[in-house]
Amino acid sequence: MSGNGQRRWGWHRLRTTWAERILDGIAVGEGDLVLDLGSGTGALTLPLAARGARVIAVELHAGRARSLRHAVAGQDRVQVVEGDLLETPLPRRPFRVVANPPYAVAAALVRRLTGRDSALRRADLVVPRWMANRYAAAPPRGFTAEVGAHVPAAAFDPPPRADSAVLVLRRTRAPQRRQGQRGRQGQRGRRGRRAAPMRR
Ligand SMILES: C[S@@+](CC[C@H](N)C(=O)[O-])C[C@H]1O[C@@H](n2cnc3c(N)ncnc32)[C@H](O)[C@@H]1O
Repeated sequence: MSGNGQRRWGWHRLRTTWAERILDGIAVGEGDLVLDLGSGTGALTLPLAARGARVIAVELHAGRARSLRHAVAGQDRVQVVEGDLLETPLPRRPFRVVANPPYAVAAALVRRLTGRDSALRRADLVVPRWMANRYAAAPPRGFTAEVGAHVPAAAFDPPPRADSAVLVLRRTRAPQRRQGQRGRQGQRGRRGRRAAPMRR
């Protein structure tokens, strides 16, 4: 489990219209392998699947994972994993991420996704606007970073204090060969700079 044990389960769900609007802007293709990390009850997972993506949804909250599993019952292109997005093994083959993750672990998530062992091709992450600006000014090594769609506080229920934006990360060079990924991944993702505390 990530964090210090004092987990707070409050959340800011994306409103359906905003989830659709974000997806309209990022061209997810039929058959793309897409991870929705911190999927909640599926604000992004469900429209991603409806657009033909193969989705792996990762959610730590047991009730939300159960609810999403129920919502996608019978859809074989969606897999729901109840687990920690900083520890669940990443796919070995190239993948995309489309997610509205918890802001408290967004920086750690970016480090993990752009780390040596990751086969991430592209990520579209809803993050605080200031954070998207910061990555755009200094992209992670091997990636470009740009600020995509503006996502106002009103796009969420309940609305957070500050506006958000879609951070778009695109790989600029081929991923490194991955060996023995499973055992080491959680540790690797946690090394490096300490995440600045972030709250919505
Ligand atoms: C901001 S909410 C977004 C939910 C959904 N994606 C949406 O847009 O409505 C973040 C979600 O991440 C989940 N979460 C928090 N910490 C997590 C972790 N370490 N691993 C996986 N999910 C986590 C929360 O339970 C919550 O459902």
